[in-house]
Amino acid sequence: MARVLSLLRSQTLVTLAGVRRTVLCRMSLEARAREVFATAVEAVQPDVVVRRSVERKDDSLLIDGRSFVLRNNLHLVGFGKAVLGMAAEAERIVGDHLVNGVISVPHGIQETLRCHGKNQMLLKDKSRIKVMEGAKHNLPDGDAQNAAECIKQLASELTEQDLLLVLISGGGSALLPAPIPPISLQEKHDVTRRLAGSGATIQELNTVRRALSLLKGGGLARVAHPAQVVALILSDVIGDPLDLIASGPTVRTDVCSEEVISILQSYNLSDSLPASVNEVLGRVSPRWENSKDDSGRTGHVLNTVIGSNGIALKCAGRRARELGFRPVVLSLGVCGNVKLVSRLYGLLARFASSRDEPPPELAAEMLRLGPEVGVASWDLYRTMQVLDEGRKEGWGATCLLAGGEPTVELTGKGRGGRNQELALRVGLELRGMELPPRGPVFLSGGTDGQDGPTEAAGAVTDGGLWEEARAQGLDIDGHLNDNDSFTFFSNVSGGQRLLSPGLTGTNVMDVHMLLIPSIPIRIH
Ligand SMILES: Nc1ncnc2c1ncn2[C@@H]1O[C@H](COP(=O)(O)OP(=O)(O)OP(=O)(O)O)[C@@H](O)[C@H]1O
Ligand SMILES: O=C(O)[C@H](O)CO
Repeated sequence: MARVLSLLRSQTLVTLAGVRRTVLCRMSLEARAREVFATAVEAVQPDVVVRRSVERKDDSLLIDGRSFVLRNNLHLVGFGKAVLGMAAEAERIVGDHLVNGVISVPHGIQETLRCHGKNQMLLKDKSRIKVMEGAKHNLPDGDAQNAAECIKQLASELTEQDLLLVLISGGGSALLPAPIPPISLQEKHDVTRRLAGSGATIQELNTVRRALSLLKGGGLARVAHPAQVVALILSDVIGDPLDLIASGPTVRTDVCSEEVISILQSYNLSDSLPASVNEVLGRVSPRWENSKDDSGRTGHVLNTVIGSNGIALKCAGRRARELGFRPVVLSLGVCGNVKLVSRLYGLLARFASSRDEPPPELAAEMLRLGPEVGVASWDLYRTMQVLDEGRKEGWGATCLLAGGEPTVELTGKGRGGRNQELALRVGLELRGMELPPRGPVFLSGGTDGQDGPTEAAGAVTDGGLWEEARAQGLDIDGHLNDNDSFTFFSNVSGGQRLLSPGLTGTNVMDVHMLLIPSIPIRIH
């Protein structure tokens, strides 16, 4: 009897495995790419990361190995795309110990989260936290400036009995604008917009932002002194550098005017700066020099990273495996010009899809390009080795994952974002390769759900993009030259290739994914 049962069970398992394989085969590569992306985003939901890192034990909070006493002394501020959900969870954890709070979050986020049924990311009706929406299209505006003022006010009223919980996530720089007088918001915004448009990295951009702002570069921690400050940070910068995420409002950083001027010079902006900016940069004493407080140096400030791109890719890889792929993480630090990045993905797709040993020039070009876009040679060797083994042993499909934040040099006037422009360029690189289901699919998406100032997060492409656009009378080169990737993808095949999850409520940079179908072994 036991043998019969065990036989039946194994037959059922075989049948289930067969059904699963059939279901997976029917699910297109594109659908699976979208599913893996959704999992990456799900893994870094703000409420999840706060729950994971903040423990309440009676009247204490345990964070990063330290304990903080709660006695109705907790105040909360926050700024960033993921902060609403972080605040909702933090309020659930600390309960009545929360005295008051102010958060600065993206315009329309409450409505979007409500529409998507993400109620766990919304504050309760009688919340003690005031929500201020601003920075439409991720650009600092008057609303965000008002929110920054309220946050500054709250922080400035604290005493040494108080505990200030600071929730920080990507997009925080635009949501906490407090230009140093006499710089106006418009002037500061113009400088940063021109820098971003010239292809400056987030490191360069935020070094300049810190120098022109009252609250960035440790300014907020300084205002909150002598209160204890605990910052929970959801990282959206490669390598998770505390001083750069949201321009580091709780991380004491001395401003070096020479460094700022040299960045502005390298993008030919130093000759056209407003007089107010020159005046602030020309001031002799650095911000911290005459300050009596010692915040940030004496344990008054704890900064801790609670979520990152690495965590998102790890969970994405797990989902990819369930969906029938062998996951390989290429790098967490892809950066640099999207033109070069797209070339690298094109080469990787050719390398991975090649039935025979790929020509050595292919590997040589990848190894030359990799370091230029933040991918270490070692990571490329490791990835090529895995892909090679797959070719020789006839392994199944591969899901190549990477994270980071490339840049676009804006020369046109169109609408787009770095993910859509990258996907468009990779689509061109894949031109001539087999179409799915036998050819590769590429996805690029911003985990915040908003790519540049557009409603899309990114796009999905393959080797058929060029032909498809041509057949529909669309001029790819024209759109590319005008940085008009959003218009392009909105028009091609009725926008089907766009990735549009809506604002996701989180933000850990971008996810790139190359799905490579299995290559049958060649029988000699
Ligand atoms: N028309 C366009 N085409 C391509 N890229 C664009 C376009 N307009 C803006 N961008 C790019 O979009 C980026 C800004 O968008 P986005 O808000 O997604 O990124 P971010 O400022 O890095 O914010 P976060 O880190 O919060 O995602 C800049 O890198 C900018 O160069
Ligand atoms: O807000 C910012 O400065 C960017 O999102 C990087 O954190």
